[in-house]
Amino acid sequence: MLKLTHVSKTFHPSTINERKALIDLSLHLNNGDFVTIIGGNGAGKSTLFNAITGAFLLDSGKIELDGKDITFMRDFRRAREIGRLFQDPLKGTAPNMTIEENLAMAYLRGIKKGFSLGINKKDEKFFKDHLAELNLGLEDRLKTKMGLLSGGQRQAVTLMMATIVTPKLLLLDEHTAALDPATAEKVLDLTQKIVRRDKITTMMITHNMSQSLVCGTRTIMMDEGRIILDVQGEERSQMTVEKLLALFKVRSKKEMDNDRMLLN
Ligand SMILES: Nc1ncnc2c1ncn2[C@@H]1O[C@H](COP(=O)(O)OP(=O)(O)OP(=O)(O)O)[C@@H](O)[C@H]1O
Repeated sequence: MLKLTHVSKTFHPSTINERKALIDLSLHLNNGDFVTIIGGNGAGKSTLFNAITGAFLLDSGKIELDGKDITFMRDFRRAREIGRLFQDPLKGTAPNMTIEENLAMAYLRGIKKGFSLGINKKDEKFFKDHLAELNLGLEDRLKTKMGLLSGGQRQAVTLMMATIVTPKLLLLDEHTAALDPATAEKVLDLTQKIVRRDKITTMMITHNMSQSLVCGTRTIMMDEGRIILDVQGEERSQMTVEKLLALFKVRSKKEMDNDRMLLN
């Protein structure tokens, strides 16, 4: 489904600011995999997502999605098949547009030809039904501007936007980290429900180590641009946070330096 082969990226090469963000990284995801990603500060987790979405071109390596080589595909074309959520609920939606306009934009993303934002009664019902699933009372607020929603409501709508046309791949970049604990749990539950229902291949960066073992089907640990641990199945079900920390220490030859991860 998603295949990264020997992917490397160095920022500001041959300067004092040189930073090897991804080093010869290979990763193969099967259809329906739900991978959680953890790692130290600056390990390359977000850069990995940026490489997949095409924010920059690789120095070397290859990225394939569903059998298609997307290594040189422009980012806006990849966005038709890859959904992404960020930590910041303000990202990814248009605050001055209404909920239904935002949903319409996301829905029409899947349609390749030019489109208008004309929303008819049938669309309205479709959006209402989807919003009702969120259980946040938003189905009666289709004409409300996105900017007026709380962070949690907004993140839930963003999740809906990213999945209203089922993406081939869903990338979640600490998408619940900026929410209060109760709202974060609600958004995470919703995420898992949608991912399971639509069988979406998903990658989720989290700073919560126990969450990384409880959610999803596979856990990857990154350090300094490399994957240093990749567990699933029986091995993963036997894994604990203490074991994860110990493995980090052995494989990276240092203590975990991600404060948010340790505090959690
Ligand atoms: N556009 C860029 N230009 C220069 N350096 C960058 C750029 N993007 C990332 N980096 C650097 O690449 C390294 C990896 O960064 P990245 O954001 O991927 O880490 P991360 O694992 O997501 O970290 P964190 O958990 O702290 O957010 C860091 O040293 C970062 O400073």
